[in-house]
Amino acid sequence: MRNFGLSIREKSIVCIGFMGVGKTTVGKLLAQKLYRSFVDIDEEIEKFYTMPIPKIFEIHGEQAFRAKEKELIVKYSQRPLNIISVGGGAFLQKEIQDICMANCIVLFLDISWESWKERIHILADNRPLLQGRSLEDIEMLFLERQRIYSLNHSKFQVDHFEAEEAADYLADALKLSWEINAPQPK
Ligand SMILES: Nc1ncnc2c1ncn2[C@@H]1O[C@H](COP(=O)(O)OP(=O)(O)OP(=O)(O)O)[C@@H](O)[C@H]1O
Ligand SMILES: O=C(O)C1=C[C@@H](O)[C@@H](O)[C@H](O)C1
Ligand SMILES: [Mg+2]
Repeated sequence: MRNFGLSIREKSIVCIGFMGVGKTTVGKLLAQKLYRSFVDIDEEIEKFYTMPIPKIFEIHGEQAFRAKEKELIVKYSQRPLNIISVGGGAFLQKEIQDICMANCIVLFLDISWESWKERIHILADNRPLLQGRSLEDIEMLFLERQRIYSLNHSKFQVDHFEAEEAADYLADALKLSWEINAPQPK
């Protein structure tokens, strides 16, 4: 599907950022506030394989997971008016970066390591890349990943916001930018 000619307010918004930053939680709320459909790529992959992500990694391997992740993002990123939360590792693939940057508004949800550490106990069970790693290793991964997320159209620091507050702020900021960029009547 080609989407040449989509205006900025029609483009889908892609939420990127480290696992656990809140892409799913905030993305879902943002979709409600903007009356858009919400797509969570991790959830779509789980539906396809009919099993949770750690099992997919265990049975099919990370490569198969990444291939399905790319296929789904290529499909959804070309559709208008969605809020799409992608997995924390999606931007490791250049093709995904390119297609999202070209077709969507890429929104980087950022968090400091200090704040992220507070969430680790609620994350580890369903994130295979956190399992069996020391806190130092995870911090290294966190810092490495900052580089891939630096490719974005807009960044929001979530540290001091509850999910609902973050979604409110983002919805207002997006609406304002759409108004500013709207074509003026002649
Ligand atoms: N702003 C926030 N403040 C506090 N807790 C939050 C916030 N946003 C999300 N959370 C909590 O952090 C956990 C992880 O959030 P979520 O699943 O949305 O992250 P994610 O970025 O989608 O992770 P992944 O990349 O692994 O899919 C959830 O338990 C969620 O309730
Ligand atoms: O950061 C990552 O590489 C991942 C993040 C999650 O969203 C899932 O996509 C999966 O656990 C891999
Ligand atoms: Mg998620």
